[in-house]
Amino acid sequence: MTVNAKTTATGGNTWRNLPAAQQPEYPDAEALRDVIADLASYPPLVFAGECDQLRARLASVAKGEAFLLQGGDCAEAFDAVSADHIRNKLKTLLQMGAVLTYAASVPVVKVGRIAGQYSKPRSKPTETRDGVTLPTYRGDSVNGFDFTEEARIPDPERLKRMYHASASTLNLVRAFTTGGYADLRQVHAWNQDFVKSSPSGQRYEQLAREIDNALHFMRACGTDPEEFKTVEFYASHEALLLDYEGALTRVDSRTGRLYDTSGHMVWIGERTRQLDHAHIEFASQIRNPIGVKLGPTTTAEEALQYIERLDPDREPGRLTFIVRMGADKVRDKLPELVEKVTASGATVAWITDPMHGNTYEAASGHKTRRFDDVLDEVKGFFEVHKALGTHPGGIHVELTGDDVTECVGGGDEIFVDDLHQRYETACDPRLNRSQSLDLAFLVAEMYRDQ
Ligand SMILES: O=C[C@H](O)[C@H](O)COP(=O)(O)O
Ligand SMILES: C=C(OP(=O)(O)O)C(=O)O
Repeated sequence: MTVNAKTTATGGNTWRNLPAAQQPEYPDAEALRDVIADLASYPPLVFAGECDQLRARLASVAKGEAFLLQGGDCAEAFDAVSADHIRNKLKTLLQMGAVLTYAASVPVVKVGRIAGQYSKPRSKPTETRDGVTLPTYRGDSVNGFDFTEEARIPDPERLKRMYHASASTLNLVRAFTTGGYADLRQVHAWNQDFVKSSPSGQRYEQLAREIDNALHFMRACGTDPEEFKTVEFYASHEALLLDYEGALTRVDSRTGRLYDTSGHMVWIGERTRQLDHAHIEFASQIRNPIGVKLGPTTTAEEALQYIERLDPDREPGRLTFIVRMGADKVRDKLPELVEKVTASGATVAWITDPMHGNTYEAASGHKTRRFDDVLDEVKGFFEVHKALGTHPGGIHVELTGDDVTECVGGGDEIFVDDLHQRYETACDPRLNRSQSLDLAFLVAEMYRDQ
């Protein structure tokens, strides 16, 4: 892997002269240039070979031989880079993964929205409170969450903090997933706790018992594979800030190809997926597995163009469509996209993001989501694929391992009046630990029905 700023520049710069939506307006261009130069000299956060490995895993998802679980914070925050937060999030994802693996009877590819999810596209450039209007908060990588003029000024130094926060997070994630914490028996024991100790968990007693029996059976047969002791886990985030992503893009010395070494997988969001803009061009230049969010206005022709631009070699695993239509639209809008893409001969992975199309503002002013809408969108997604004979490849969820009160509903029900209790997200509402496990068990049941 070459970490030379000059080498990074060659071949991968075609996006630089194109319009890019949602970029911060830094007051000091020189300060930004200095930061980018520093970042370009920093070591890569991930290795190209790991990105290739994830692409191979996602190829299995695209072919219907694996399921993708992608989840984590809406917006990571610098002050949440702590062992507790990271461990709780990881623990939740591992628990979800164990349930889904058993029910789906296929490998579950585990990818966090983690170690880089610090930047947020926003609907409005400004926010007004009590007659005061300030630039909107765009994630810790851009400006501060506090509602003060000073905090809201975009500061390029934050890009370096993002790099360091991502590096520490990734370091701990690697330690947790390979150092014994992720042992399947341990993860299953946590699930048993959830089933025993929470009212919502009790509904899944049967499934948990089956998993337990399967583990006992394997142990009785003398099977204790190494694979049970560690977990393959990948990091992903939205490739939003092109200055940062460009600075972390490096030439892979093995192949001479460009990789964005800020994360294993990056995705292009709903607000930046314009075909003639910089984000899609940037994504077309790198070899990482790429996700593209598809909202309800996406046309089949656009979907085909994404394939043309991002997956010209029709390589399974290269492109994942992350569908976020909304529970009320997915059944109407998705079939045409899946039909036309399938008819084109491309093998993409289809996964559902049941969060972003289902946000609304509660009377208290909190942005929230109903657990039932989230579940209904997943159901709609599965129904569409079942009707078309295609593979519902996975789920992409905003979640946390903490007991927050941001989304309403779930087995351990959160009511609208509870929202204020632990509303901790810096941007969009996340499923809490219990709601996330609930969702995993319900998706597992859906998958079995499928
Ligand atoms: O996470 C997604 C977007 O950043 C978020 O939904 C935008 O939220 P906003 O409409 O409050 O700007
Ligand atoms: C901004 C996001 O989603 P979308 O682009 O789908 O709105 C996100 O996933 O953080």
